[in-house]
Amino acid sequence: MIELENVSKSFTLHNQGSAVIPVMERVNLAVAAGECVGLVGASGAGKSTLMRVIYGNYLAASGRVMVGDLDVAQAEPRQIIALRRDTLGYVSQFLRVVPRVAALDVVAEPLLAVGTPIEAARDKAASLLAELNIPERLWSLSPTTFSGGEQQRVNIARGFAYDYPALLLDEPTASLDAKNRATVLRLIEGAKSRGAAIIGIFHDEAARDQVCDSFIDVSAFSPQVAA
Ligand SMILES: Nc1ncnc2c1ncn2[C@@H]1O[C@H](COP(=O)(O)OP(=O)(O)OP(=O)(O)O)[C@@H](O)[C@H]1O
Repeated sequence: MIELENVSKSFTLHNQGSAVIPVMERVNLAVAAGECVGLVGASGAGKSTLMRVIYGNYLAASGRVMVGDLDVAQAEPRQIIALRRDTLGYVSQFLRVVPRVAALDVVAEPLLAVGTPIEAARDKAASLLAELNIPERLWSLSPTTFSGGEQQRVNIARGFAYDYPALLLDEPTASLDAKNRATVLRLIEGAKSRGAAIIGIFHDEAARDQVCDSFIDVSAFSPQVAA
């Protein structure tokens, strides 16, 4: 479902004399439906960068970044938008909060985007918010004023509202209490068993061992090692 072939990424620092900083070279990885692969490696190794390359936020310098039958490295913006709507979900560490949109609608939005009727979308959103222990009195409020942990749980609910065939999870259990952490791990297991291909970054080793089927050490692709 997700397949990277010889992917390289470097950053060009335009404000520093166009210095080119290579981050990773010749990344190869494959994630099948129903499988969860954990990205590991030292801080700064490029785990988040690799995720952003797959999501199409950063452009790969070379190589193929296949998600389903789309090569993200070659795709046009409209294809990336369709991919993010229909195929590839991304739970980042922080919720990008839109002022004045109620938490319930923030969570329901990915379902509405694929044509789910509004009542069904809101029902699913409500059940996820309840499962993640967001008090019902908050559902009609914008998450702008929510605590960090509440915002993270709204973000997770949003990421799991629609059954994406592929999911990127960046630290989905960071700063959650034991009960919510268990819920998130259950959601991940559920997504795997319905066939989602998942790539995750987990600093929480116990969580990582529970849900990941294999690991990729991103440090192995750093240019110094590969050279
Ligand atoms: N937008 C950017 N411009 C320039 N350099 C960047 C950019 N984003 C990341 N980098 C560099 O790429 C390298 C990899 O960063 P990245 O955030 O992917 O590491 P990470 O493995 O996710 O680290 P951590 O575990 O600390 O979150 C770092 O050296 C970082 O400074």
